[in-house]
Amino acid sequence: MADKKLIVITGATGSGKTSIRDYLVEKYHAGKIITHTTRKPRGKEQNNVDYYFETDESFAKLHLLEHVKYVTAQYGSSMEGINKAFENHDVAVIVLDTKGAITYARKLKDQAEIWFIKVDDPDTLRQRMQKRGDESQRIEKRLASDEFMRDMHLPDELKNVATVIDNNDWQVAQKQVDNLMTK
Ligand SMILES: Nc1ncnc2c1ncn2[C@@H]1O[C@H](COP(=O)(O)OP(=O)(O)OP(=O)(O)O)[C@@H](O)[C@H]1O
Ligand SMILES: Nc1nc2c(ncn2[C@@H]2O[C@H](COP(=O)(O)O)[C@@H](O)[C@H]2O)c(=O)[nH]1
Repeated sequence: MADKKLIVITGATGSGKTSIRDYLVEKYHAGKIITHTTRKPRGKEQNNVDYYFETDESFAKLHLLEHVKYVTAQYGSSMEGINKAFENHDVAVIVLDTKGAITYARKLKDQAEIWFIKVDDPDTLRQRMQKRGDESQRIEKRLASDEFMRDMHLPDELKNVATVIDNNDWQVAQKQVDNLMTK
């Protein structure tokens, strides 16, 4: 992995982590790291494309680099997933909650470049999740969760490590991403 770059995208639910990940994949041909979850697919999400969708039983058998409980479901990522993305790419990208990002910063040190996606207003996030088609009960449960409160702010452990990307406005965020990718 020495000559490779791993970008870890973190931040609150609805902040645009997946959108920025997809932009990196489309424009910069980054390798997408697929993670595992026990939650049900949302909208048009597909198994093996958006996530590896697991049962509690299959999740328990995985060999994971890190795993978390986020509100009602489990999520986890593996070294195999990272290596698979690096097979054909020099840059790979993973989307994690802030707890996972802290684990990556600790375990992978300078090998992981952490980007924290910032959106200031919870109501903006609510509207984005509504537009995405999330069920309203699920949105409210997420917005009331400890995980949501935690992920709204850059954690102390990442303060000297992460690059903050302002995604209150897509054009502004896109420009910052372009600058980071061409520096
Ligand atoms: N700057 C933006 N302005 C308006 N809408 C945006 C912006 N960025 C992303 N979106 C939209 O907001 C919704 C949530 O974005 P996205 O799914 O990328 O967030 P996320 O951080 O990955 O969320 P989650 O953690 O819940 O999976 C999507 O419908 C996306 O198209
Ligand atoms: N620590 C980890 N966090 C992960 C992983 N895969 C996704 N996530 C994060 O979970 C929440 C909820 O995701 P959603 O798709 O249900 O909206 C979000 O913050 C993701 O970034 C993982 O493997 N490890």
